[in-house]
Amino acid sequence: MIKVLAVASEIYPLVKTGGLADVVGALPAALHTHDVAVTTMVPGYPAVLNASEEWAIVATLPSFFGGRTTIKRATVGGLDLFALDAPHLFDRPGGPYGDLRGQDWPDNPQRYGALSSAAAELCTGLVHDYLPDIVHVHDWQAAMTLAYLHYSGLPRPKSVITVHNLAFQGQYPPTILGSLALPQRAFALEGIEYYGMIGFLKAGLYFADRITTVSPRYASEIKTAEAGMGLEGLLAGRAASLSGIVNGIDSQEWNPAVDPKLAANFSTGTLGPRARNREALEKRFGIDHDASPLFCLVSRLTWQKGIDIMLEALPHLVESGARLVLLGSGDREMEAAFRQAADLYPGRVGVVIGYDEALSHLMFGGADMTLVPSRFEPCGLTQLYGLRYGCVPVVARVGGLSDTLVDANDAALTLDAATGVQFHPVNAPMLQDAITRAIALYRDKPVWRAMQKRGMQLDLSWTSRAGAYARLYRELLA
Ligand SMILES: Nc1ncnc2c1ncn2[C@@H]1O[C@H](COP(=O)(O)OP(=O)(O)O[C@H]2O[C@H](CO)[C@@H](O)[C@H](O)[C@H]2O)[C@@H](O)[C@H]1O
Repeated sequence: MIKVLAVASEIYPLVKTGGLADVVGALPAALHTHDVAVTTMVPGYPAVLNASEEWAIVATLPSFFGGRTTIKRATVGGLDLFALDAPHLFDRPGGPYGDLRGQDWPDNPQRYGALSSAAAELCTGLVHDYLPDIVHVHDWQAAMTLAYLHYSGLPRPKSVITVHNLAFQGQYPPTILGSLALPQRAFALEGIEYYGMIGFLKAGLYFADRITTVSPRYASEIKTAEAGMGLEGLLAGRAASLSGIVNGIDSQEWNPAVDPKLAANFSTGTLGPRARNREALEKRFGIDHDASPLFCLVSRLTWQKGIDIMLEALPHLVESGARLVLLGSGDREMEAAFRQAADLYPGRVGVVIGYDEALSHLMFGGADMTLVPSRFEPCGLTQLYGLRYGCVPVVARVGGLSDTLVDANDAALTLDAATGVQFHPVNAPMLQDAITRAIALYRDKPVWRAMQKRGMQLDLSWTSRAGAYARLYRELLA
């Protein structure tokens, strides 16, 4: 068994704000089948510590980033976890990154510096009997682990960093260096310095033995100025160590044949019961009950996700006779705009502002199409959930959305290969065009059914995709 220490700021089902949690939560079980044992280090948020009564203290750090801290270990729902119990940093109401109003915690660099520093200590023998072969850090919140390891000067495990989203980089002014317990010399180009700031993600990308991101297309996009968000130079320089591994989905959590979150279960052989999920959606969102195509959108409401483009294309969707149900939260203005749209198009547009895991399942299980008009998308999971649930994806042709779907163009339709509708460039006219194409396909029932079934039959499970991570680990250890 290869021993991996994963480090992350979210893990499903304990703490989730987005796709990062899904991946971090699903990988350990999938990797187990490839002889890889993962222990995941996460912050001791209340939701984490309250999830078990079996926490065992494995290390005590009397004065750590301003307070008494312990590292605890437990198995929670099959996940082997280390929790960084630092009440002064993590015992707060609100979300993982901010307060109840959505304001980022001002001490986030210290909070995730602490997570990273503690993870580095676990990699260098802090806990008796525990030494990982590989440390695998996710996103900026865990990235600094690799800098702490480097400057410790101690023997260290091989390292992998996975970028789930280059837009979040963790950049802070150099004045906080002292509070991070890193040496002054770390503030250098060959270190954690990034355009005069301290860059958490940059540090991880600089020190990692291997860099992965969550699709091959995104791995190539981020080496260019257009998608590299300022890191393209560093990433292009490290191209030989950079690769893309497409995300899988948790195929137990997302199985329409047995999913308890659906009103009715179904499978490729029996798509009929989807109609009952559709009815449940119509009731829940207070929209018309009719036979017109029903689009859904489940997303963080942000610029990345092209939510403003969706708003622009909404009149076209409604005028085409279709309906939309949207579940999301995020940007306050976007939330308000969608609430207004629901008022403007009663019966045709239904909106739930908030975060609701169960409702998201029902949406993929009942709607006809799932929309993903992202400006950039490292992988994207909602199109995968759509595929699995017979909810045909209509997506921007970027990043992982490009890698995981076959557009229903003439050639793909002739070859029985189409699984969705893609559009590019990412703007409202092209989205409108894609909506029109999707509706036309929907009206051709045999073609539509075939597309639904083709998507449902794809192997999207982590079990097969985790093999790529297992190979990467083995290469590093060879
Ligand atoms: N209001 C709501 N209610 C319920 N569920 C909601 C919700 N809003 C979002 N979700 C869920 O949150 C997850 C979002 O995952 P995505 O991969 O689509 O995007 P995200 O940008 O968060 O992830 C980043 O990391 C992941 C993982 O690598 C990449 O796939 C992605 O491209 C990258 O941007 C999905 O499981 C979705 O169903």
